[in-house]
Amino acid sequence: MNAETPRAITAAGLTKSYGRHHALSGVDLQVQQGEVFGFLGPNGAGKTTTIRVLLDLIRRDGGELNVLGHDPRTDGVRIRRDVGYLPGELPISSRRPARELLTYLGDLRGGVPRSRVDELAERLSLDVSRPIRGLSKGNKQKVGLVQAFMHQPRLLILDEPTSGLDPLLQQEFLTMVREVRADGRTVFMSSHVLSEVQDVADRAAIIRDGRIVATEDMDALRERASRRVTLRFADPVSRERFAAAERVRDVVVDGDTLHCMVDGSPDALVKLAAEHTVLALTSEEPDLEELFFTHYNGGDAGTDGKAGRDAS
Ligand SMILES: Nc1ncnc2c1ncn2[C@@H]1O[C@H](COP(=O)(O)OP(=O)(O)OP(=O)(O)O)[C@@H](O)[C@H]1O
Repeated sequence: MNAETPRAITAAGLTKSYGRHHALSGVDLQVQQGEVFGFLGPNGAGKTTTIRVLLDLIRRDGGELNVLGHDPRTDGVRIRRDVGYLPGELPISSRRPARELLTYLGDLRGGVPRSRVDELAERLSLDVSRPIRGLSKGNKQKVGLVQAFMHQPRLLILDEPTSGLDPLLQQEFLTMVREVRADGRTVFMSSHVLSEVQDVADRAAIIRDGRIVATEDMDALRERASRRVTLRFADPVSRERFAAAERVRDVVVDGDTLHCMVDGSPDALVKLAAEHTVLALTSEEPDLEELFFTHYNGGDAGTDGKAGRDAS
């Protein structure tokens, strides 16, 4: 993602107060077109407020904002036409079937083929003939997702999209997100936890107390992350030689099997291992959460130099 890539969202110094309470105290965000951007933070950090400001569903007090080339304050209607928005909670409780709501919303957006609604509903295992009022939280979430995706918007803004979805459907949802990105469209999605977005996001930001405290490129994070590696050799190997290899630590040799941790690139380990006959290799996927949240707790600077700001 380079500086030339057009931006889907640019926010600088966004502020918003509810009475005396400062919900946003200067939010800065740059989301490139065609990327999946994770927006992370604990309860009350300001995620929903930011999202609602992006869509001018609530009006910002200050700061500069551009969404898809327009200022939401003056061109909110136009922006909302090009956006698929999943609210934290679907504010609809009707006795009418979900299909009617979806058809209605589709018509407002210029018409969405029934087949498109059916395809999304089937992928998410949603029965659109059931009344919205009786739906469980998870099924309401599915209705919210179908209406956000169905008109193939240029930008998807999703507030806690995976909440209430079981693990299989979470995977299906992530596949839908990847399809949007493959199409060159943009996804901005909030979550409480990195693990929900780490496999799909290109970048992620953390908001805390109404400020962005870190923005990270997920590939760069993956490159720095530690992972557990196990190698099985045809013959016993020297623990000392492996322990001396760059980025390799916690080496344990048990006969012909070696276990270790690798911090970042496994290049030195692989080159050393290649001096032997390798029978098997396993490498666990790193959990990025801990690494990511070192910023949260006042660790070193992130890729945009803002990490750690306001951290305690
Ligand atoms: N309508 C409101 N009136 C007063 N205070 C509000 C209102 N909406 C949000 N707040 C407060 O503003 C802060 C930010 O809330 P917001 O809902 O944006 O956080 P969030 O990160 O989305 O949290 P959650 O994950 O719990 O939804 C919180 O302290 C919250 O209590």
